[in-house]
Amino acid sequence: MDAQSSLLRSQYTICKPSIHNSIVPSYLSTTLVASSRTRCSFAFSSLATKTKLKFRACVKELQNEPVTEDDMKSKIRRKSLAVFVSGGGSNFKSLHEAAVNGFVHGDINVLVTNKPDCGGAAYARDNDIPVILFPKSKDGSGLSPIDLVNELRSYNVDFILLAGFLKLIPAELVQAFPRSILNIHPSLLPAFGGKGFYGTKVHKAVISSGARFSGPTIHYVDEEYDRGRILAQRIVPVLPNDTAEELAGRVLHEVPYFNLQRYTLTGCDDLKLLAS
Ligand SMILES: Nc1nc2c(c(=O)[nH]1)N[C@@H](CN(C=O)c1ccc(C(=O)N[C@@H](CCC(=O)O)C(=O)O)cc1)CN2
Ligand SMILES: NCC(=O)N[C@@H]1O[C@H](COP(=O)([O-])[O-])[C@@H](O)[C@H]1O
Repeated sequence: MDAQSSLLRSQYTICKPSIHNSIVPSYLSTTLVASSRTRCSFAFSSLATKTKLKFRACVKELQNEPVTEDDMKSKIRRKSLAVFVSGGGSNFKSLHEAAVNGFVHGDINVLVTNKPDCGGAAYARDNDIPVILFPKSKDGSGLSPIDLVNELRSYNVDFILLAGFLKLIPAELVQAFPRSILNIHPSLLPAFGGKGFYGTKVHKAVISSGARFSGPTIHYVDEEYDRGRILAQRIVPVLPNDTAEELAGRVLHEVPYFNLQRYTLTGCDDLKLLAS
């Protein structure tokens, strides 16, 4: 299933664990507006042009219609995105397809990895996306945190997505890109998160715990592993006799439904992402 059809099919995304599912009609509810800090912010403020455009974009996006360039005109600049990977880049590839298909209002302008020979880096090179090595490796190659910040600034990066990146993001980067770094974690945080919880280790822990449900979490990145504010989660069943690989595939399948448009277009609760 290509990114476009999978993004169109998304029906229910539970943004920020709360009683308000983001089912389309509810987006108008005053209660949702009250708790909409991490959704398309319906700031009925005096910023008429941006709010009108944003509201129109949110309505179309929440109705699972592609938000076309026409909708956004020149008022909303396409975001410059950086993606961080350490492995095959499964999430990175689906994000790249979504960006190419116009379902993410941005362009992936640079890939960062600690494994220059990984599948994600190979995909980036095949698609003419520059690859940066971080952090510094034993042989001295790779960038320091400050050099990485400067390099990302040279690409005018607005938004960073961690897609299977397995190293701690340093405080210098978190402070340089406030509320602009997102991570996709393959469990329902705060459960099964933190140091040591990555890749299939997460799914093995979920299965051995006897949990009946799991699913991906998208959250802001702060200085600690998996402790940043949760923006959205998707729920999948854990089936009897599930292997870690089967559960991983079911969880990964939900990731394209996150409508990343919402985070790259309407900027959650931060107008700066809408800066023209
Ligand atoms: N400052 C932050 N950095 C990172 C976060 C974060 O939330 N804040 N998320 C991780 C991604 N992640 C889970 O989603 C995660 C990745 C890796 C680990 C981990 O324990 N790593 C091992 C090293 C593994 C290796 O080198 O192969 C470790 O640190 O010992 C936990 C969670 C990305 N960065
Ligand atoms: N804690 C972070 C973590 O475990 N992330 C997980 O790594 C996988 C990406 O791997 P890939 O890039 O090799 O496809 C994804 O399933 C993602 O949820």
